[in-house]
Amino acid sequence: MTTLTLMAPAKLNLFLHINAKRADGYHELETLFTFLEFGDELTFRLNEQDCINIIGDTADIPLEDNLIYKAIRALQPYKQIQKGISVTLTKNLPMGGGVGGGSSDAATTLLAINQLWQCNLSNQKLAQIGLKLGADVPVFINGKTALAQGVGENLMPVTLEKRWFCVVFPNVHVSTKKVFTHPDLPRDTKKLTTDWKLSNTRNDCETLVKKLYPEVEKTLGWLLKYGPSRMTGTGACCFVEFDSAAAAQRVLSSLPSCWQGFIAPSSNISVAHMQLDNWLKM
Ligand SMILES: C[C@@](CO)(OP(=O)(O)O)[C@H](O)COP(=O)(O)OP(=O)(O)OC[C@H]1O[C@@H](n2ccc(N)nc2=O)[C@H](O)[C@@H]1O
Ligand SMILES: Nc1ncnc2c1ncn2[C@@H]1O[C@H](COP(=O)(O)OP(=O)(O)O)[C@@H](O)[C@H]1O
Repeated sequence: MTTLTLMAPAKLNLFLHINAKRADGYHELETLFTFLEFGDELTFRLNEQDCINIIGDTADIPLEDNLIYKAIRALQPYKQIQKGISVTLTKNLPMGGGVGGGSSDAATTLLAINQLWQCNLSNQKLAQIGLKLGADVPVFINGKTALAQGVGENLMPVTLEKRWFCVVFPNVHVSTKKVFTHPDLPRDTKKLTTDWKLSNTRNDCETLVKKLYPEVEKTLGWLLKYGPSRMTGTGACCFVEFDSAAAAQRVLSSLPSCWQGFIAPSSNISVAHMQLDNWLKM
């Protein structure tokens, strides 16, 4: 088989605690990742020219900077066949929005190319390769709702009830680096004990990001009318959760036109993994 289409799903950080700053500048985190059944779509085709190209919604990201390209290049040493890869990208996730679109694109690419180039690498090895592309790549390779520790590489699977989320993108791009290097970021939240509850948690980046980006504060304030709202990752996307699609849709329907949003159910297993399993059975 020479063609494979997979989703690169969004993630949400249902909470994000910052425990410490490491000597290398990175931060020790505790965060609960879940996946949404909504994301970018990538189609991978083997080509005879043995070249790499990406078409579609690549915005203005130079080819060499695209995480999809970096992921393909990272698997070149392991390829077992002399064929190139053509990728078509449909981008549905806001870039730099805290829903992990870039990392998810990279992870989906590693999973797909591993099959198409017959690299035969384990997911553990793909996660190791992926971590060099971004801190969130391993959780997408692992593909299970998880409590993450470290910089996101220590993953403990967690099963959560299916919920519907309304995710709003306030149309501001938050720089992850700017947040993590800011002197006002709290960095000393105590590590969780085993009996953690969602209600005892928060996003440690939220207060700072609200101050730096007032549009995020406005979005969270607006969402609060509908339920407890929170920011994902280092922002800028914010979310509110419901039991039903109809309740999430009601929020989306009244969204001010200056913001974009989407609704989606959560999923304990990444859609990319379910699609890959089906493809392998074909
Ligand atoms: C904190 C999270 C939570 O999901 O935020 P979002 O990016 O999703 O918003 C991620 O782990 C982010 O992952 P990612 O966006 O891949 O970050 P990277 O490219 O690896 O790092 C960007 C920069 O953020 C800082 N950084 C990132 C992760 C971390 N645990 N500690 C850090 O200090 C570093 O300064 C680094 O140079
Ligand atoms: N295929 C890609 N999709 C999205 N962003 C990409 C991609 N390749 C490189 N990037 C870069 O990675 C940065 C972070 O992307 P993203 O994962 O969407 O952010 P976040 O982790 O905040 O959700 C973007 O600002 C963009 O410059």
